[in-house]
Amino acid sequence: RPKNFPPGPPILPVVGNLLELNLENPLKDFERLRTTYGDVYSLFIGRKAAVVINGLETVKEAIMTKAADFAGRPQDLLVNDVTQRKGVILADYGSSWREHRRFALMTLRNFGLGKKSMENRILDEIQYTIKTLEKSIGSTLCPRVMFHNAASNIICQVLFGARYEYDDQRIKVIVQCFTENAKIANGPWAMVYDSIPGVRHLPLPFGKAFENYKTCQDFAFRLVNEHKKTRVPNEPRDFLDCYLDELEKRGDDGSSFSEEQLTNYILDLHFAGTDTTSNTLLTAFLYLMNYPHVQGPPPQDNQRFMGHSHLYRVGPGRVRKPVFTTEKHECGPFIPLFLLFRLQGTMIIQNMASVLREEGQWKFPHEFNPENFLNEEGEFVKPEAFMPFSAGPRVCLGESLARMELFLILVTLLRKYKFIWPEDAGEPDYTPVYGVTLTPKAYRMKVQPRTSN
Ligand code: HEM
Repeated sequence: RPKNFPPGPPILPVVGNLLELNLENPLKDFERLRTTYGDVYSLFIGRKAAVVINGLETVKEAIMTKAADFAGRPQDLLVNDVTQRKGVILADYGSSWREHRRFALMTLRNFGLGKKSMENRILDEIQYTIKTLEKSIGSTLCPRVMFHNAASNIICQVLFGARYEYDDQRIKVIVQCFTENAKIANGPWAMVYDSIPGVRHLPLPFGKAFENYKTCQDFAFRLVNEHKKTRVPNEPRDFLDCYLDELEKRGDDGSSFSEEQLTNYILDLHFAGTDTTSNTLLTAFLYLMNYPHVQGPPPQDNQRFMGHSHLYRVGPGRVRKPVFTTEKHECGPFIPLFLLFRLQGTMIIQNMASVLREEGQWKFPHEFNPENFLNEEGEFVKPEAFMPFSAGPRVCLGESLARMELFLILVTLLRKYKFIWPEDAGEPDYTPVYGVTLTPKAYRMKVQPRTSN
């Protein structure tokens, strides 16, 4: 451990501190080490030095106060090789990342983010979710494919103007590749790949990540080629057309825009818009079924849902559609936990779990309890430590889309149905499966129409 380096456990030759960590899910170990070494400590992943930062104050200082120093991404990990260092999620802090991020934000805005058209698109997709739920009435349903495909369809429509039936084999394969890679990228074999360069060319399980990515790339290639054939320049139908217009406009100006970037970029956005929102919904329903009082009674006209009007506003007219508004509410009861890697010479592991469950920041840091978001008067307050989308220059680029989706899907479904934990399902297991995104273990749900609707 170099001089002036943060403290940490004794380092062993070759393995460094790997024996300190459960490689299947190191979150508990990060928490344990925090109690011994404080909010900032160092670890050696093999020979590689990493600094783990914990707690709201430290994380804020890094990603907001010292944003420019902490907005990079490591470039020597399995995920970089898999994605060929293209796209935006893993791009280092620099001009390519900046140009592509700006372009995505502008284009998403032009395609109706925060506007009515996006809201209607989401509400249309929810009708397919409702159809699937209706079919399950009287039996039980595993909601994973339904939520993954709903989230995938919403972002697919923005990206390349397509939606797929929930049993469509093409999209099933792509979503499966996304979910598998989200686990491999942070899994034990990725640690081996990252810390022992000598093994990178051996046929070991991390090879699956490359295979999966290739499958997704072929899918994206086909979409790009189809769009190139059918597009009308300067009359974009979707994100992909916008990028092709931009590419033409830029010509050979030496910018970072290229067709190769485009393929990987739409995969980045497709992945980022699918596994995240869907796992959040799966987590929300797992808890809601097991805390049925939080689902609330059937809402009547003018009645406050769950007693808290900020959770949704009822639209005017006879058909009471939930209306997304940014005025007062924030989506409430979900706690996705992320582990993020950044770089500043040394790899920085920003432990978001330590913020989202930090003692002293929450009324009930370890409980699923909407009271966490209410003040003494029962009014909504957003705790400062509620940062599931992170903060600073790398803050989630799809935050407003995600919040709109979560809000509309949760509210529409909760108003229409009661979700019940099946009697024969045993005790719920809340321990998530670890990865780039955390996924609840597979479960089944029972759906019952609410009588007043
Ligand atoms: C519940 C849903 C979601 C959650 C919890 C979530 C959370 C996050 C987090 C924590 C980051 C990393 C921020 C950082 O590095 O500090 C991130 C990045 C990102 N998210 Fe999301 N996200 C969600 C949905 C979406 C959606 C729907 C999109 C679709 C456009 C999206 C696109 C992205 C992109 C492109 C990045 C990389 C941004 C960059 O590196 O500059 N996310 N998200």
